[in-house]
Amino acid sequence: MSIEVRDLSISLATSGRRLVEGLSFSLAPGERLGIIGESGSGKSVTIFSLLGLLPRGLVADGSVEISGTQVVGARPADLRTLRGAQAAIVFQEPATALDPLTRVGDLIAEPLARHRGLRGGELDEAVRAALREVSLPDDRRTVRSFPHEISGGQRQRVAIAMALACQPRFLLADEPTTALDVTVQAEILDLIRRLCEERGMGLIFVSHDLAVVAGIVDRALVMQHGHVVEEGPIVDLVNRPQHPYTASLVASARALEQALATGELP
Ligand SMILES: Nc1ncnc2c1ncn2[C@@H]1O[C@H](COP(=O)(O)OP(=O)(O)OP(=O)(O)O)[C@@H](O)[C@H]1O
Repeated sequence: MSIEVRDLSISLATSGRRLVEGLSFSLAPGERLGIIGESGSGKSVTIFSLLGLLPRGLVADGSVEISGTQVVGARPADLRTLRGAQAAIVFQEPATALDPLTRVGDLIAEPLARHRGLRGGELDEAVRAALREVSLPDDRRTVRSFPHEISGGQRQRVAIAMALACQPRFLLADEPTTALDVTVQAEILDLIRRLCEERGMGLIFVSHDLAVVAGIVDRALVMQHGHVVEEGPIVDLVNRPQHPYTASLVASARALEQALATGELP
């Protein structure tokens, strides 16, 4: 029951240009892995490829096994079984993941009905429990709201509730806090951390922000131009970076921290 990635490459179908090359890692149940790198380093396409969600025009090669199922080249029906139940994904901008014309209660009800076969009163109770689990009010007002009627942080909570509805073993989070303001970011990080601990759920957390990743994962991969340049326990990466690119990420995170502490921001 793990995620095993071996020699994964992602290329443009037309030109064959490689966006990600030779990526290998494994993730055991309950482990929390970060993927750090600047914009364009290939973090998002990597996470999409893990669930067979690459946009048209991009192709994956190599091997991605989630709990024993091969994702690369899998049939759409097999991928549907895998998504939600084995691994679920939360995106950067919750608004794009939530259908704007569907009320919050119905958004959360959909995966619960589809995967767990719940109906009627049982389904209503499961929706309320899912809202409570992500610390949203389980009242009629929340259930009947449309996504645009709630805040960005609340939308991300709804997206997390949907992702967790089928009790996945792994949560894949692609910059889930980048679009939120700082206080809300911290709340969503706390929520993800708590849910992983309570459920023993594995996590892959993608971010360009080393400080954010350091607060939530045990281990990280550092990506630059589609390659992993360094990997290891997060404490080692922060305290003893080996690669110059990792060192530059640590230095800029420390500089920002210091500027915030001394109030020396422009
Ligand atoms: N659908 C696509 N078609 C063509 N190129 C793409 C596509 N999606 C991503 N790319 C390219 O692949 C590379 C990696 O992009 P990716 O979005 O994975 O980077 P990232 O590290 O997640 O950056 P960001 O933090 O900005 O999302 C970039 O050069 C990007 O332009």
